[in-house]
Amino acid sequence: MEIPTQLESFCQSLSSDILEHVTEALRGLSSIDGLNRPVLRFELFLDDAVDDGGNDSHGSKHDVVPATRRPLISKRLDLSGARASVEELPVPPAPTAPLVPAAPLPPPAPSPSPSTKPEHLSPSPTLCASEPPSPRSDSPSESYPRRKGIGGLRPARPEITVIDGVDSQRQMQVPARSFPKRMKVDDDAVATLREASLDKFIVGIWEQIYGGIDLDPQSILEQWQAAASAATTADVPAPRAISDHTTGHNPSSFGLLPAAAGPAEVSGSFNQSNSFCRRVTQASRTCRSIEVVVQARWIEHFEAYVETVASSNPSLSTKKCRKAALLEACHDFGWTEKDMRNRMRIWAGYKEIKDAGGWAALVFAGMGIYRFCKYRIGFDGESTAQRLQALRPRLEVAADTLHPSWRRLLGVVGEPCAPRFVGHPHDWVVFPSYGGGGGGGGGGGSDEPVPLRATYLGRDPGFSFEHLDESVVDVRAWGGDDPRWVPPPITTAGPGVVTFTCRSCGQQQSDDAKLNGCYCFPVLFGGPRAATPVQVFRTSNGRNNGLQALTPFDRGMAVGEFVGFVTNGLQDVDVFNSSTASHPYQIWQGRQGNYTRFVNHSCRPNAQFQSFVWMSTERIVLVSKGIGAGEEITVDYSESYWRGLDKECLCGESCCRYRTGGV
Ligand SMILES: C[S@@+](CC[C@H](N)C(=O)[O-])C[C@H]1O[C@@H](n2cnc3c(N)ncnc32)[C@H](O)[C@@H]1O
Repeated sequence: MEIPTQLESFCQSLSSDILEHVTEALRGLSSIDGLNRPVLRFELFLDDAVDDGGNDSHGSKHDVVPATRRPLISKRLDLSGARASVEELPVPPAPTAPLVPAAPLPPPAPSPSPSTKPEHLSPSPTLCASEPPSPRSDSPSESYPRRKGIGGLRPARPEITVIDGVDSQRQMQVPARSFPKRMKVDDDAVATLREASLDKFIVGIWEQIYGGIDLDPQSILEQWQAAASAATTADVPAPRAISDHTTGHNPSSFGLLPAAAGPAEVSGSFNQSNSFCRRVTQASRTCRSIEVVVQARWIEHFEAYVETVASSNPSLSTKKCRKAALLEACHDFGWTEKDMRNRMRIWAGYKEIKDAGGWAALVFAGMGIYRFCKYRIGFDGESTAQRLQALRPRLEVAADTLHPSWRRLLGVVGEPCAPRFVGHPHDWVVFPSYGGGGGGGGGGGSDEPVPLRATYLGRDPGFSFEHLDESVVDVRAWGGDDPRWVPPPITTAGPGVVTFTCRSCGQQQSDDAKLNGCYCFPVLFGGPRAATPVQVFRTSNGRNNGLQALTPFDRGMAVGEFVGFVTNGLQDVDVFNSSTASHPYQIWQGRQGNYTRFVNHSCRPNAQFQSFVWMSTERIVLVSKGIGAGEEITVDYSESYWRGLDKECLCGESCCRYRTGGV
């Protein structure tokens, strides 16, 4: 049973690929123009070279296909115009057993709420059922009308059957296009020092927050101690103020001693040195955070002191009062006036950033903040302040939920330590300012984030959403099996040895980073995962929520995996249809899932869903087609989703295909 199943699956993907390439090659051929309805016919036969007298595929005997012979695959691709479609030609029934014996479908999940209202009839733009709605009782029929692909040539996947008799399909699926390719790196390109700019600065903050930096104060204090002892050894002045607060950890237990001599020791000392180097690197980043916090606060003390000097010396001009305070500071710091002024200019920048973007902007600004405040390229007062102000609550949501104890660092300057936002990062819906550019913040305004649940309650009082990292398989539908399982390719590794070879790059896949050689989607598979820099935001035009990129996602890069409840038989709710060679299945995100659940449709999308097999399990990956920082992430839900749906597309694109009144 397995071999024909694999063969069929192979034929499907082969035909999709061939059709796509041939179609590309035929584009613009004048001979097509002469045809009323040009089609490309593609058939695949399994043949016996002996029976036909040894003629190869160019031989005359192959020119006439016996009527009785059944093609393994038969497809016809409509080439007329930009609108193209693929139709499955009916394959004549085989005289013997079919190539793919009908796989017994798992029983559909029983409906806990039989009265579930078809959602397309309600005004709600969201998923409303509190439980998976009732499965379809009718089975797919062969006679259903063929689906038309729009906006590109998309060989249909026969496993994803369009079911007739319902008004709306609401089914998303993987388009049969290839992965968006990553941009080629120009090896000869000369690296140039790019200007610091506000956009870059803001992206830098998001990267720090989402980059897995460890801001656990306990370990920070230890790391500070480590950094202090390392810095002292290197004859660099050690940080003073905070080292007084250390836990009393023995500094001699840290250190980067010379590499050990014997192989046994090398391994141990390498691990030790990894740990030490990581801690010091972390510490210097963290120390940097504490440093900028203290320096921003110092500027406030300075300004307050100037005022005190002025009030106690009313005859002195403000300039003179400032000079007096400055000279006093020079004395205490041991710096020249010039040095002091230079530093104060930079520290004043830190304060401006803190005043507008909040402490989170400062703490997570990373190393770029110094250059940004020193050269002030793109740091133009009013508008910078407005953009940072608009970002402030969004930065706090991310910082509080991803680093719940980061505010304890603010204890150094006497600020409150309790987080403002608790829970999962996507438990909060943020409000971008719609007037502005990249980085997620426009000019002015800083609407407070609202709990995710609150944005659905009006339409669905029972709304709840569980955030998942991995999909959950519906045991009622699939028993103990995972329908996404695909048999691993046969390898020569030896009996009993299972290796997983990537179907895209041909490299070995493993969850063990040492063994893994597949880097198709390194942010998702084969290594440690970091939080993805995206936020759920409130759209401005009636689409409820959407997903916004906080940093750029290069073309070909994974944005995330479409994670949800792996089930079957759902109807009238937004659902993702996919299929392995043996099982069609659905992924439903109505009550469980990840951030990909908030991706809206656009007729000019900047991302697309792709099927990818990781260690013998099919995954649906949201792949970037090139997404800029601050852009909404969108996909094309496809024709099958919109067909018959009582909703208008609000993507706002000039090429919008699902809006009756025009854009
Ligand atoms: C997978 S959800 C996307 C997130 C959704 N906006 C929300 O707030 O939960 C799909 C739903 O979003 C809405 N939607 C997505 N794209 C849309 C578009 N281009 N026009 C109108 N509604 C859209 C529809 O209500 C659809 O049922």
